[in-house]
Amino acid sequence: MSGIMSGKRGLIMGVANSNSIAWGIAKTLHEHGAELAFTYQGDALGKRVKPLAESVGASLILPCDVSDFETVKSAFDILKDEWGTLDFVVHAIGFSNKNELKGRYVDATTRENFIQTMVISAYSFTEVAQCAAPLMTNGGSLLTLTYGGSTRVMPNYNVMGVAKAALEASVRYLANDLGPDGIRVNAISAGPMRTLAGAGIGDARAMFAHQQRNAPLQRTVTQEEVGGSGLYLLSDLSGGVTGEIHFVDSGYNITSMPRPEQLKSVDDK
Ligand SMILES: NC(=O)c1ccc[n+]([C@@H]2O[C@H](COP(=O)([O-])OP(=O)(O)OC[C@H]3O[C@@H](n4cnc5c(N)ncnc54)[C@H](O)[C@@H]3O)[C@@H](O)[C@H]2O)c1
Repeated sequence: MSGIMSGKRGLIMGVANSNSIAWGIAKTLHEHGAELAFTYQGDALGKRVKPLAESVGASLILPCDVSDFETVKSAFDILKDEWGTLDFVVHAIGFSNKNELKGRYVDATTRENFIQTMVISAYSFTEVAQCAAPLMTNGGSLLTLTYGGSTRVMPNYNVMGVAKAALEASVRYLANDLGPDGIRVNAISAGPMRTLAGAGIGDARAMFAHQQRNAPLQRTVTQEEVGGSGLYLLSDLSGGVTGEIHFVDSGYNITSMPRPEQLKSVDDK
């Protein structure tokens, strides 16, 4: 393809299987010449991640559970020893107890899961930035994944919406702190996609169908489309862009009410 990522090395965090958003971005980066390393969460997922990573020529495939900072640190220590420098990181990591991703936020949310969700889904990006920035001696690009439930209420998204709001605020603070070092920090806000994490949200099918009926493009987005936007934000094409929340959601975020034909079908009932 373009070779626009030739000579660039980056870490992909958050592949669970071939449906993962991180995998869509990784494939696109590989096609455009990037050299990739991967992390995986635990041995069970490692068995799925290793063959995928090897298929795009990766040799550094490292365990990392962001709920334990030592494992984050040791993954970056290995990258430092093996590569010395780093050009980009994709952070596509989120977790919450799925029992709390249904029903009313006010009832469902426990202190324990609120903290765990925040640490894994929001704070981990800050720790990743702390570890990655010293390796980005020629500048770099950090990318995370968020969802529109951060700023607008989505039924059942609950504490994940609160964590995504914190993640998006982190993007802005990190962008401002790391900008003087030539390190850019952005997020892709993806529309609903059929992944392991996506399936954990209550009524995920209804969210999917609502997007298909009411987004301007009248469909959900593909892994390739998120991959293309990832390529843009991680490459020099977006050299002047930082602190941005970039929607890849078929335009759903600009709408304020369902299409009239959808309302009509409700009226008819
Ligand atoms: N699927 C969607 O509809 C959608 C939409 C917008 C944003 N996102 C976000 O995209 C990101 C990737 O999710 P996905 O949809 O590709 O699902 P996925 O299940 O394929 O990926 C989620 C990843 O998070 C990792 N993870 C969870 N806890 C971890 C921990 N403690 N340490 C290390 N890794 C951990 C999992 O191993 C997995 O690889 C998430 O941040 C998610 O919130 C998803």
